[in-house]
Amino acid sequence: MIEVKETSRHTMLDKAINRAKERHTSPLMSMTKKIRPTDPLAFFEAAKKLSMDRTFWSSTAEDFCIAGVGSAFDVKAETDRVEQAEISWKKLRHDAVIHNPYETPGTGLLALGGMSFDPAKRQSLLWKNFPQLALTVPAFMLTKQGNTCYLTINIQVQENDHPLQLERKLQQMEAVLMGASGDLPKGAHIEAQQEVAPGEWKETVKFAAESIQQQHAEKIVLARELQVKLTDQAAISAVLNKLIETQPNSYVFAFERNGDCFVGASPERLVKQETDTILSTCLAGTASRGNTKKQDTEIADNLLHDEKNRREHDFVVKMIRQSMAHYCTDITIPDEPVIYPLKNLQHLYTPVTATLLDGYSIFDIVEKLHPTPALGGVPRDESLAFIRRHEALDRGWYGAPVGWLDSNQNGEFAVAIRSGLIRGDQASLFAGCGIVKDSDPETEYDETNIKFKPMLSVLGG
Ligand SMILES: C=C(O[C@H]1C=CC=C(C(=O)O)[C@@H]1O)C(=O)O
Ligand SMILES: [Mg+2]
Repeated sequence: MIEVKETSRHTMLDKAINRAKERHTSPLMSMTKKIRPTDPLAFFEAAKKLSMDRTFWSSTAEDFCIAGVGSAFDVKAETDRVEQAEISWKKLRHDAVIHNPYETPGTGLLALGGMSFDPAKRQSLLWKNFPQLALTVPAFMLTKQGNTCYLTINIQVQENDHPLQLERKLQQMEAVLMGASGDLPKGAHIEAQQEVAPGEWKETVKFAAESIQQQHAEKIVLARELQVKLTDQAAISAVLNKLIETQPNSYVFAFERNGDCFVGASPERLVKQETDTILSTCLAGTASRGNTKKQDTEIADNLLHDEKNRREHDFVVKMIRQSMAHYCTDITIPDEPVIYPLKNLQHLYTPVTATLLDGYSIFDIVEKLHPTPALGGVPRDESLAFIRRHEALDRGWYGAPVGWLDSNQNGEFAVAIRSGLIRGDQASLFAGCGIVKDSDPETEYDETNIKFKPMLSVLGG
């Protein structure tokens, strides 16, 4: 990896082509510049003109957003996926010719993507475009931090490439993306919706609670699917815009692959890395919001003291504490959870801070933490075996880590909940619940109904 101060794109392309010749590889050329304030969603929408898949990540609370267009490189892995992805990412970084004079996390060489919840579960056709793990290095990437915008252009070069030709191609595409008007298309709305086997799901919840009573496990998270038919093709930029507006305490994300798009607004951070500073979150235990301030506070107070929800939550805290100890020191976790309010519901929340030990990476943490008992259960193996056997749906990327990492040891992954897979004018939405020994199927069913709301409402339900 080399860093260059002031330089032109032509020089950088030349360097990359020379490196391709020297090392007999196809390195990435990655170049970042500051640009005028640009609306990431207009940029995202403009990519339609180039017929390229898109990626999107925003952490609204931190006024931070990444919009990616196309793919200069896909880090993909099927078996030993996290380990393989790290090897492939390190090689990519080692060979890359990078020009990024900024320190800002989320600029420069960066990959965004996700992985499936359970690589051992047989993949259904629904998720055919989503590999076990895929991290995309966008061809064009807009990073917005507050009011400052950066454009990163990545291109993979071959030894017989011609810098002038590449330069012209990049210029044309850049002009299309940057010349976008701010208008987003009007979204379609929901024409019909259908819950997938709700009766059977409640039976499975009952069975899970009984298994827990018989001490086969302590907690099992069960999810279900809601299928939606839209009046027209969904406009992903409009969906993202509405998620950002309505879910301010969440990570809003979209990963488009071959036209299918996994979209959501998750409140659950799995891990955030800024060099050696690590943040994680325990989020489990749920209640509705009140209609008045007084009612809302009462519900929050009950949630904080509710034994069943505290149990759901404490499993997560315990597991995250233990897992982090493998790769971190200075692990700080408050003794008691607080309330994390969202538009449609409230959760029990415990933040975690730690320092990453030398020699470890965000890949190690993601690998160790996933799935936390907020999405899998306790013990991990028993709960996963139960889910594999008895849960009717293919979770695909739902419930798994989604996020980004850059080449300067920064990154962030969330747990992909409150989400759905959109395929043209159809969508599959997913929501789950932590089942413990005293879970009641009807109450858990109601909880999943509230968890569908963020996605349903932006789809016009
Ligand atoms: C599995 C989901 O939520 C998890 C995260 C927070 C609270 C949860 C709960 O209270 O059951 C779940 O563990 C989902 O939203 O699909
Ligand atoms: Mg719950």
